[in-house]
Amino acid sequence: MKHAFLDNKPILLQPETYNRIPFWRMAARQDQVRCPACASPLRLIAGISFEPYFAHPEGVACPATEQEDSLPPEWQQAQEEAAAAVALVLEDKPTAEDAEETEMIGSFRLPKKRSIGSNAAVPPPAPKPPIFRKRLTPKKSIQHLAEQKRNEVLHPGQQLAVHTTDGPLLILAGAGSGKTRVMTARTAHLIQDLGVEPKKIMVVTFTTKAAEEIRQRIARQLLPSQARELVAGTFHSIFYRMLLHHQPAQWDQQRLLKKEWQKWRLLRETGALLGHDDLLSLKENEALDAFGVVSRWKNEYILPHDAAYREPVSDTERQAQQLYPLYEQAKKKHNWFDFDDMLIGCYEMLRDDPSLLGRYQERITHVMIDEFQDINRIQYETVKLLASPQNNLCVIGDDDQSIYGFRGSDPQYILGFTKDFPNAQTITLEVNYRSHSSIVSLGYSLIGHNRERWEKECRSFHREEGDTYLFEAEDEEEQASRIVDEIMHRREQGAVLGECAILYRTNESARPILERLSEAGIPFHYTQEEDSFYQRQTVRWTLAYLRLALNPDDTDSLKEILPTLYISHEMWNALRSQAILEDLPILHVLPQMTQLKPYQRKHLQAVKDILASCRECSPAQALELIFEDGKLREYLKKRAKNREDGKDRWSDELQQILAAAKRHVTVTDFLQYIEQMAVREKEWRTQRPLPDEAVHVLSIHRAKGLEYDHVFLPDLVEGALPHEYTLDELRKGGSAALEEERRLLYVAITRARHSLCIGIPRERFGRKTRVSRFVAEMGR
Ligand SMILES: Nc1ncnc2c1ncn2[C@@H]1O[C@H](COP(=O)(O)OP(=O)(O)OP(=O)(O)O)[C@@H](O)[C@H]1O
Repeated sequence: MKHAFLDNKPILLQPETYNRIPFWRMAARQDQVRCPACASPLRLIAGISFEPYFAHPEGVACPATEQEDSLPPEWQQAQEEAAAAVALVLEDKPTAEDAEETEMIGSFRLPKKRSIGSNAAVPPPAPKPPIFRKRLTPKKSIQHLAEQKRNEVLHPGQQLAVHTTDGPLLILAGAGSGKTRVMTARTAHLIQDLGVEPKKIMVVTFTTKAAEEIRQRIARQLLPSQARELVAGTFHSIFYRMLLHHQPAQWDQQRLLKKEWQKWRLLRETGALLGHDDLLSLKENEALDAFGVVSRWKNEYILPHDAAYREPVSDTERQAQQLYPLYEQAKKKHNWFDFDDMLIGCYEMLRDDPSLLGRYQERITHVMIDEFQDINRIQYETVKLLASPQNNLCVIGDDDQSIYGFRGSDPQYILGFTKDFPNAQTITLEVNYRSHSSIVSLGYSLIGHNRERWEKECRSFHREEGDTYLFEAEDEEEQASRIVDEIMHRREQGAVLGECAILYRTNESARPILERLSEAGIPFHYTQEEDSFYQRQTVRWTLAYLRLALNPDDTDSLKEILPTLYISHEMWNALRSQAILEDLPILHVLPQMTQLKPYQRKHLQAVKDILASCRECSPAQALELIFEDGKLREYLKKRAKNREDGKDRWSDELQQILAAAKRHVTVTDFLQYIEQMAVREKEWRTQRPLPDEAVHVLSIHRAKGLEYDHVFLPDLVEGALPHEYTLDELRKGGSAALEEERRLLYVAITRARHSLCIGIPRERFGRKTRVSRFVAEMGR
């Protein structure tokens, strides 16, 4: 239904009022939106592809619901009243006086119509209302395949790739063109038709999962024993098996440094940094960034003495130059190794032992490498050793999907393969079998803007257009609600949850989405890549302030915020004793402490008063008071300057928590909500077995090689995609990172089979956004 009552006034859903949806949604959550016929609370369902509507909660039978087409007279009247009210409100622009109006909250004066407040009913003076939804039409349309073939038949290009088995072969394949299918069919052809023993075939895949998939397909087509004998896996797994076989003592898994922080700890604990004052004063984050550079160099086979002669392009590189030799020595001395050492170790083992290399070259007669665009130098050099002299080396890749530049991979290897192997044959696979045609067109319209690429003639196997939507939301919270409503709507229409994926560029985008999925009771798969949002220090402090506002006796919360009040542990003990003696809440004893300096006393008195006023505020207003008047923002700013990573994360975190708070009316509600979320988050992190039928929430990097019927891409705004650091590089004149971001979006788009929804929040982290430049590049 399109109409409802809010505070006994009729409201109507029609395009002119769509910009009220966030507010009406919030009112609906608080049961303020009611059915004009039966007066029961209504939910607001506002997704992407369909017109929004109000619905009765499950189990509520209202006879009027089914009669929308032939409205009873009282409904007719309600509808007319609603339309009139809408027209009135639309003309009713806020006056300058209204904008100035303020209200007293405790002893604090706040603007009455501050957008953070509960008074959000006043239409924001936004210059242009958000686009509720529009179809995104690709800039360039690609051709369909003239004649549709049956699903199981290999396309002529694919057939050729399967049957070309001698000598070097480059298969340049666009997204969704059947690379996995070709690799499986080619392996089966080698074994079944050409009689090659499975153990002589090496298939390198990008993930263990992909290797397993190929093994399973081979097991289905041939025999399970043959599948087991295949040398299949990722570079790391294959090379590590070789190292363990020949040098077991050196490569004991117990000695593997898995995480970057372990590397830093090794250096500090072994005293390797002694005498290097510069490095000793490094902050942990700086050290971890420097290790990132070291890892990239190792993947490019740049050893410490070579690295020392490089002209550093940044402070991080300079720190990496200093750190690298010390790290290598410490590792060697204490018998540790890292993932990059596995690659270098295997390469050097083969290079330095011609007889061992000869045995491998005899044993492995055919090498196949998937995702060749993401290969790095050390992997490539090792593969060249193994494949020679026969060079039955088949590499498959798509230069447009190279997204691991930060790990040392370089699309130049795929672009330069035919130079390294002048007798190589090249086959291009240009038909996309995965996605409906408009999705393929959007992808190609976008990627065509990259300069460093192999031009391809792409076509689509499917004639169907597919659904491609762009939608604008007020902020990231509203964006998440729209996506989740859309998923629920599609499930009602028969979509399978496991075929829906939400792909994000950075972890920050996941939080509101996971919360909305949890609230809606929709199962999901999420691989946690970072610590929980609500466990981060900034967020914990903020929540502790709110808890303390509700309960001045909450000593745990007070203890938590002590550093932000510049109170030492000794002072804390004195405080506690005084509070016990005077039988007062500790918070009230705070400003009376004799040890305090006058300015400290003044500040603590202010904090105490602010917290008292917070009880009367909405959570968003309370947070504003704590951040500004309570000086939490000032403290965090100073702290970041003095000791933290220097990145602006704390500020984004404050904005995120503010965005989450806006959805609640009272501080109590908000804190209860967060408690619930913390419990649910624990459940979703530990849930085993994972539900079969669940929405996938994952980063674009992780989605590589996967496919889903319905793909949602939130946060297509400048700073998110393309990422902020890319824009920094662009400002300095480099465009390589921007090209990689474009490839990343291309990968994301081409995961979708039938539908693609792109979200643009008008505000993110409390700041106005700009639509990603990529949107205009791909469509209109
Ligand atoms: N000849 C074909 N006929 C019909 N469908 C095909 C054909 N070849 C591949 N497909 C289907 O197209 C989809 C994409 O195939 P596949 O995953 O092998 O592509 P890919 O090239 O590895 O994709 P990407 O690089 O984008 O991850 C799969 O669903 C696959 O079953």
